[in-house]
Amino acid sequence: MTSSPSPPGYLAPVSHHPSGVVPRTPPRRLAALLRCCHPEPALAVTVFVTALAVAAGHRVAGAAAVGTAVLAGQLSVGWCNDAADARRDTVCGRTDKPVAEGRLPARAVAVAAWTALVLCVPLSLLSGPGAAAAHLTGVAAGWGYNMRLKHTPLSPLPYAVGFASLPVFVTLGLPRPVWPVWWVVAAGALLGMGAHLVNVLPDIEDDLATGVRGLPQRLGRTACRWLAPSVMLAAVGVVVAGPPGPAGTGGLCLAVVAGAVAVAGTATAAGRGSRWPFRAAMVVAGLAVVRLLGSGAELV
Ligand SMILES: CC(C)=CCC/C(C)=C/CC/C(C)=C/COP(=O)(O)OP(=O)(O)O
Repeated sequence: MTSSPSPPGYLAPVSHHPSGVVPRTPPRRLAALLRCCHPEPALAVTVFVTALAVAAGHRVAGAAAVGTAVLAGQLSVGWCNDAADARRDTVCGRTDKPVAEGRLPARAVAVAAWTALVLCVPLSLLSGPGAAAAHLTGVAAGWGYNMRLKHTPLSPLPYAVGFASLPVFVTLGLPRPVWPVWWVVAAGALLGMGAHLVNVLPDIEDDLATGVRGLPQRLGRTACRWLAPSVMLAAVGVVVAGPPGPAGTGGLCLAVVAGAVAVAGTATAAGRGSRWPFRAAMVVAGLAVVRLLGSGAELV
C-alpha cells in the first residue's frame, strides 16, 4: 500500500490490476470506458445545464452547443479522474472502477480524457469566447482537482469554481452575452462543494489509507455527514430567496422537500460504500435547477 499522493497513474501503459486482464471485445471495452467517466454526475450536470440554457433564453442550437460542450467537459474531467487514481483504486480493490478491476488499461482512459478535453475547446467556443473562457476555467479546475488539489485542504475550491462557471457559461453564451445574477453563481458554487462532500463520504477510509487528504478526509465522516446537507441546503436557500419578491408557497415547499432529501441522504444512509448520499445530492441539485427554471428570466 502506498501513501504517496502522486504521481498520477494515468501514465502507466497497461492495466494496474495484478491479473492484467483486459477484455478484448470492443463493446465490453467501450462499456468499461463509459463506466470510468463517472456517468451519473456527468449526465446529471449535462441535463441540468442544458435545461438552464433553455430557461435562460438560448435557442435550440445554442442550448445544444452548451449541452455538448458541458458533456465533453464532464467526460474529460471524469476520465482524467479515473486515470489519475488508477493505482490508488487498484490498491483499495475498488469494484466500481474498471481500471482497478483490470478491465481497461489506464492509458486508454487517459487518451479518452485528453480527447474529450480537446473536443471541449471548439465545442465551448461555439458559445463565444467569453463563455468558452468561463467553461474552460471550470473544466481546468476539475483537472486541477484530479491532479493535485484533491490532496489538499483546498479540495472544495475546484468544485466551487467548476460549478460556479456553469451559469456564467450559459449566460455569457446568450446572443447578447450578459453576466448571471450573483445568487445563481453562489448557488452553483455551493452545490459543487456539497457534491464534493457527499462524493467523498463513501470512500473516506480508503482515501485516508492511500494518503488522499482533502478537506472532507481531514474533517472526517461524522462532520461531513452534517456539513454536506447543510451546504446543499444553503444552495437551495439561495435559489429560493435569491429572486426578487417573496419566495411563495412553491419555493418554500421545494426548500422543505430538498432539506428532507439532503438530510435523509447522509443522516440515514451514509454507511461505508453507500452511494445514497450522492444520489440524494443529485436530487437536491435537480430541485434547485427546477427552481431556477421557474425563474429563467431572472437569471441575468
Ligand atoms: C465544469 C465543472 C462542473 C467541473 C467539475 C469540477 C470538479 C472538481 C469535478 C471533479 C469530478 C470528479 C470526477 C470527482 C471524483 O472525485 P474522487 O476521485 O474524489 O471520487 P471517486 O473516488 O468517486 O472517483
